[in-house]
Amino acid sequence: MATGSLRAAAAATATAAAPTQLSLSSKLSLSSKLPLHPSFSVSFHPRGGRHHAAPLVAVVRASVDAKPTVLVAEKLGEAGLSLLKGFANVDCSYNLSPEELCTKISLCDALIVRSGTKVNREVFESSGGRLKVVGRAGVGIDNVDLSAATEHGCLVVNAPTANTVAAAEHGIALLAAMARNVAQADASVKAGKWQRNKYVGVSLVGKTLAVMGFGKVGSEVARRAKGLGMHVISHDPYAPADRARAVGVDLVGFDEAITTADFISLHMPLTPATSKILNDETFAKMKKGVRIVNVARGGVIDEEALVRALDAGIVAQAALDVFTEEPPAKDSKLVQHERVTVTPHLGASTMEAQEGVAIEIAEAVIGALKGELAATAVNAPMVPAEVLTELKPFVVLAEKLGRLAVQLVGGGSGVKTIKVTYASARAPDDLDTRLLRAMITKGIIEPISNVFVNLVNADFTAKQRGLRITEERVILDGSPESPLEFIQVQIANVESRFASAISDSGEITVEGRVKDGIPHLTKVGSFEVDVSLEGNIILCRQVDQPGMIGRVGSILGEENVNVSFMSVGRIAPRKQAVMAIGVDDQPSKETLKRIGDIPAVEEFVFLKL
Ligand SMILES: NC(=O)c1ccc[n+]([C@@H]2O[C@H](COP(=O)([O-])OP(=O)(O)OC[C@H]3O[C@@H](n4cnc5c(N)ncnc54)[C@H](O)[C@@H]3O)[C@@H](O)[C@H]2O)c1
Ligand SMILES: O=C(O)[C@H](O)COP(=O)(O)O
Repeated sequence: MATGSLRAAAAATATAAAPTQLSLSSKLSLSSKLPLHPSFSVSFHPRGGRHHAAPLVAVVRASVDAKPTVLVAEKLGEAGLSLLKGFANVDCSYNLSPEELCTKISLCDALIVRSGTKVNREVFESSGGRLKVVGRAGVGIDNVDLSAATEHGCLVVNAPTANTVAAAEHGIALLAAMARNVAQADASVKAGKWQRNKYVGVSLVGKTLAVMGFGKVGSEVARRAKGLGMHVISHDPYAPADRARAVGVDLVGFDEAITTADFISLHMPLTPATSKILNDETFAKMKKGVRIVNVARGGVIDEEALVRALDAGIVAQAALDVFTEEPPAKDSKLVQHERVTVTPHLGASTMEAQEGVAIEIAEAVIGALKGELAATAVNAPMVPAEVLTELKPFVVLAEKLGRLAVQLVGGGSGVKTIKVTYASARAPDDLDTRLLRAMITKGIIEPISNVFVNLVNADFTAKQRGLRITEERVILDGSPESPLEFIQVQIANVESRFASAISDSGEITVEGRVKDGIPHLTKVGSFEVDVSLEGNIILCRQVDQPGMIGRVGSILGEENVNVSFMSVGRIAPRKQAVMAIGVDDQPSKETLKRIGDIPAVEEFVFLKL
C-alpha cells in the first residue's frame, strides 16, 4: 500500500445513511473553488462559540457583485436589522400570507422568522434552490420543517441563548401572578369590583416545583424558584445530574415529578416524544390542586384534557404563554377559563431579549451567507472548530478524489458502492470523517447529476441515489501530528474509461495526500503518481520509453495548454507506465486526439477537477 507501515488495518465502517441529517440545494457548496458555480465560493472559518463544538456547516458566500437578499418575515430588533443592512438587501415584509411567502422566497437567499411563520416544505420547494439559510430569531424551530430544509440543502440556524432569561423571567412572572390571581384581580378591579375574599392566593415558599426540561430556560427558572424559597425538582432524561445538583435541584423520573409537585413548569421542546405529554392519563396522576405553567410550547399539553382537569379540580390553575394554535380561537374554553391566566406568547418579548436575539440571528445568517461556520446550525453535524481547521486541506482533497473517481467510471453499470479509506496515525475515535465523507459524496454526485451537494444534504442525497459509502480506517505508525496520511476512494463493480485506474483488487482506485497544504493525487489504480490537484488532469498509459514526457508536453505547448505538473508512475522500466499531467486549461478535442495518436500511448483520459 502507500507510505507508512501499517500497524493495523481496518476499523470503523460507516455508511451514507449516517446518523446526521444532511441534504442539498443549488448554488450551495463546500469547496473553496467551485468551477461549476462561479458565482459562489465557500470558505471554512472556524469560529469559537459559546459551545465547545462549532458545527460543520454547508455554507455559502455570495459573489462580490451580487448582494444577497434577506427576507425578514417577522419583526426584528433594530440592531440586527442594521447588521443585516450592512451586508445584504433586506426586505422586511411582515404578516405575509403563506402564498405571499412562497412567491417572495424565490427571490431570497435567506429568510428570518420568529415563531409566527410556518416555514414548511412548500416554502423550500418554492424557493427554487435559492434559499440557503433560514434564521429562526429565537429558540424553538418547530415552525421550520427541518427535513424539508435538509433535503433542499438549506441551512437552518437559530438564536438559542439571547431570550433564555426573558423566558425564565416570564415563567416566574406567570407562576407568581397565577398564585396570587393578579390577572383576574386586575380585571375585577377594573370592572369596578373589590373582591378581596375571592382572590386569596397560595404561597410559593416551601412548595414543590417540578421543572420539566432542565435546559437553558428550565435551569434559569429553577435557580429563580430556589430564590423564592421553593423546593425544586426536575425531570429531564437528557440533562446531566451534576448540573442540576449544582443548582440544588434533584433530577427525578417523570412520574415522581408530576405526582409530587404543587407547581409544574414546562420547559422542554415540542417533539414527537413531548407532544401532549400532559394528557388525561398524566393529569390523573397529579396532586389535586396542582398548578401548571407553560412557557415552552402549547403542543406539550393536550389542551382539551387540561380543561377537563381544571373542571375536575385536579388542576387548580394554569398560566399559559403558548398554545397549540397561535393565536388560539377566541372562544377557546381553555383561554376563557376563569382559573387560567394567559399571555400571547410573550416569553421572549423583552426589549433586551429582542435586541439580543436580533443580533444573534443576524450574525448567524450573515456568517452563513459569507461562508463562515454557524455556531447555531440546527441541521448540520457538529465538529469541533479545531478539527475543522486541520481538516481543511483534506476537505479539498476529498472532493477532488470523489470527482476524479467518478469521472473514471465507464460502461453502464452505475455507481453504487464506494469505499473510502482514511489512513492516519490518529486513533479511530480521534478523526471525525463526516465532513470528508460529505465532500467525497459531493465530488462523486455533482459531475454526474444536476444536484448540488453540500454538508447539509450529502448523506441524504447519497442515500436517495442508492449510493452505499463505506468508510474504513487504516491506522499507521508515526506521529499523529497530521490528521491524515492519505485518503483512498474506490468505486466497486464498475468498468473504467481508463482501464489502468482499476486496481489489482478490481475497483477504480484513486488515492491522494496533502503536501505542503496542497492536495495531490498519488495513486491511480496500482500506479503511483504525484500530481497536484489543481486545474485539470490528463492521465495517459503508455509503454515506458524515453521522450514520452517531451512529446506530450510539446503537443500541449503547441496548443497553448499550460502544464502545471507532470509525473510518471511505472511498474518497471520499459514496461507500462501511467503519466499524470496537470493542466491549467481544458485542451481541445484535437489536442487530446494528438496525444492519443502517439503510438506508445495505450489509453488516456481527460479529467476535470
Ligand atoms: N414562550 C417563549 O417565548 C419561549 C422563549 C424561549 C424558549 N421557549 C421554549 O422553551 C423551551 C425550552 O427552551 P430552552 O432554550 O431551554 O431549550 P433547551 O434545549 O436549552 O432545553 C430543553 C430541555 O428539554 C429537555 N427535554 C427534551 N425532551 C424532554 C422530555 N421528554 N422530558 C423532559 N425534558 C426534555 C432537553 O434535554 C433540554 O435539557 C422550548 O420549547 C422553547 O421553544 C419559549
Ligand atoms: O422559541 C422561542 O424562542 C420563543 O418561543 C420565542 O418565540 P418568538 O420569537 O416568536 O417570540
